Amino acid sequence: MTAALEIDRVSHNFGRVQALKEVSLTVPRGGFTALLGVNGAGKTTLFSLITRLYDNSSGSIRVAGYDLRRQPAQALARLGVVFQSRAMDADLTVRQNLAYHASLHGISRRDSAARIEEVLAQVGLSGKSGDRVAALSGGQQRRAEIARALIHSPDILLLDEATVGLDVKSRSEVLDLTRRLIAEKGVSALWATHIMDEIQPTDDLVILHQGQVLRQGRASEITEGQGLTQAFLDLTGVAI
Ligand SMILES: Nc1ncnc2c1ncn2[C@@H]1O[C@H](COP(=O)(O)OP(=O)(O)OP(=O)(O)O)[C@@H](O)[C@H]1O
Repeated sequence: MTAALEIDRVSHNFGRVQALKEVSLTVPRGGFTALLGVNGAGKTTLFSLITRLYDNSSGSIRVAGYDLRRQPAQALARLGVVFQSRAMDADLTVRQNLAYHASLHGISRRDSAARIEEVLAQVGLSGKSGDRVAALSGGQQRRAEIARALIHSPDILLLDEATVGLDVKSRSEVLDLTRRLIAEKGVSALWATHIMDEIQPTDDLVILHQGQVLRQGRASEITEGQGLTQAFLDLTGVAI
């Protein structure tokens, strides 16, 4: 079976700044892969390439087996994205936002009402569809964003620092929700973060530093029993 996401030797420059250097990583089907890196490591640049905000001129990116450069429509249709910044219109209701995104994905009006209820139930927001996004708490807004990302039944979710700005309880709710979606719905996730507490020993872990993948593997194998903070310091020379 093809992986949910395969990135092979992808580089990206901003003028003289080499933001990504021959990055390769794989997100297996039905897996949670944590992409750990400090600010400036290249996480957002990588997500911008996967979502085609930027063109990748070197290396290749495959989503659910579809080559992003040669089969962009098929590849992007398999991808759900939760951006670091808010992607919903705060003045519209949750339902209006989701209906808009459903129509962007070609879901008919007839099907979209039922699909909206379904994804809202999956993220624990049943009964909130008529609320304005601005009236939701920060954690509820993030869960509504996950519902938005799920609307077209993607194979893989990309989440870029999805818990930034949330309190501890809301953070763990968003993380638990993502893990539950993987277990129950078979979706995969690439979870970009700089917060070590969000990573479990059984997770697949990619350490990105200064635009390079230093390690990918099971978190417990990378840490070798010494704790993630120490392992990260040993690999990067940086304390987080
Ligand atoms: N539009 C841009 N123009 C120039 N340099 C950029 C641009 N975007 C990012 N960079 C640089 O590329 C490198 C990677 O940045 P990137 O935003 O991808 O890192 P990040 O891991 O997502 O960090 P953060 O969590 O702070 O967003 C950094 O050196 C950054 O300064």
